[in-house]
Formats: sequence, structure tokens, C-alpha cells
Amino acid sequence: MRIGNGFDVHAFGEGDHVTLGGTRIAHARGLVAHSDGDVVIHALCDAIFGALALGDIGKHFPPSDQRWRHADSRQFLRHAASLMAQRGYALCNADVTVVCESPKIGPHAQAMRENLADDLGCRLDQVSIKATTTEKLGFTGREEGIAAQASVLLVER
Ligand SMILES: Nc1ccn([C@@H]2O[C@H](COP(=O)(O)O)[C@@H](O)[C@H]2O)c(=O)n1
Ligand SMILES: C[C@@]1(CO)OP(=O)(O)OP(=O)(O)OC[C@H]1O
Repeated sequence: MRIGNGFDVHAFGEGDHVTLGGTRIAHARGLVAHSDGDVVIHALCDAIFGALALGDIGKHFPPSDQRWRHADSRQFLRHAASLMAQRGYALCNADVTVVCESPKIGPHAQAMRENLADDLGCRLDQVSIKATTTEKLGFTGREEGIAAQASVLLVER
């Protein structure tokens, strides 16, 4: 059994939507990133890479590599899932907390879980998405960006 955790932040910038957990959510601002800025998937990838002691997302998909410019982060998650399987592990469960005042995540949580379960090749009940504000405190409270934190447990196949 192996445990991993991941954390990611992206700042708000110009745009009319954010992509979280592979789900496009209309919003007054976008997220500044090399890829699509999907903090949910980036945190989840880092949790998986961490559990496998395989470094972090920037090692696998360097921000200096133009291939990942505006990339769909779901391909990062599918890659992490394939490395997990190659090394003889399967996901027991993943739990993600999204931290932002807005957008509200609740109405999109089911769609996000479905995307993540598809990419991870697991059941829906193995993937949890939660959200919290920081009660207007700190950078998320000032709506300067979105943070996500992920935990995973991997089991031998
Ligand atoms: N971006 C968010 C933030 C929160 N939620 C939901 O609201 C509940 C209350 O949030 P608090 O920060 O006041 O505890 C939280 O438990 C989530 O269900 C959300 O959907 N999107
Ligand atoms: C995802 C990558 C891809 O180049 O770039 P960003 O979209 O900027 O996201 P970050 O969370 O900073 O992780 C680093 C990179 O791997």
C-alpha cells in the first residue's frame, strides 16, 4: 500500500472559464498556466507521482516543453494512471479538496468525478471531490486564484 498527496495553485487571469477536473466551468476569469491550469488534475497527478516516488508533475511534463502549452491536463492524469498500473498498483481511492470562493464546485462535482474515474480507470465511488472557501481569508479568499489538495491510496494489484 502506498499513500500520496498533492497540492497545486493557479492564479486568476484573463478568460471566461476555468477547467477543473476536466470540466469547463464558465467564470468571469480564467486561470494563468502553461497548460489548461486544471489544479484538480495537477494536484491529483502529484499525489499519484508522490505515492510512487516518481517526482512531480513538472518532472514528467516540464513547463519549458511547448508540447504542454495549453495542454488538456487529462492526458497528464492518464499518463500517471498508466505509470501506476505499470508499477503494479491500482487506485484504492482519491480525495480532492478544491479551495476557492468561486466558482461554486458543488454543481460540477459529479461531472468532475466522472472524468477523473474515466481517466483513472476506476469506479465513481473511488473518487471524491470536495470544496471549501477560506471564509474570504488569504489569496483564495481575495479571489486571486484557486488551490487544490489531493490524497490518494494505492494498493498492489
Ligand atoms: N468553491 C466552493 C466553495 C464551497 N462550496 C460548498 O459550500 C460549502 C460551504 O463552504 P464553506 O467554505 O463555507 O465551508 C462547502 O462545504 C461546499 O459544499 C462549493 O461548492 N464551492
Ligand atoms: C502542468 C504543467 C505542464 O507544463 O504546467 P502548468 O499548467 O503551468 O501547471 P503547474 O501546476 O505549474 O505544473 C507544472 C507543469 O507540469
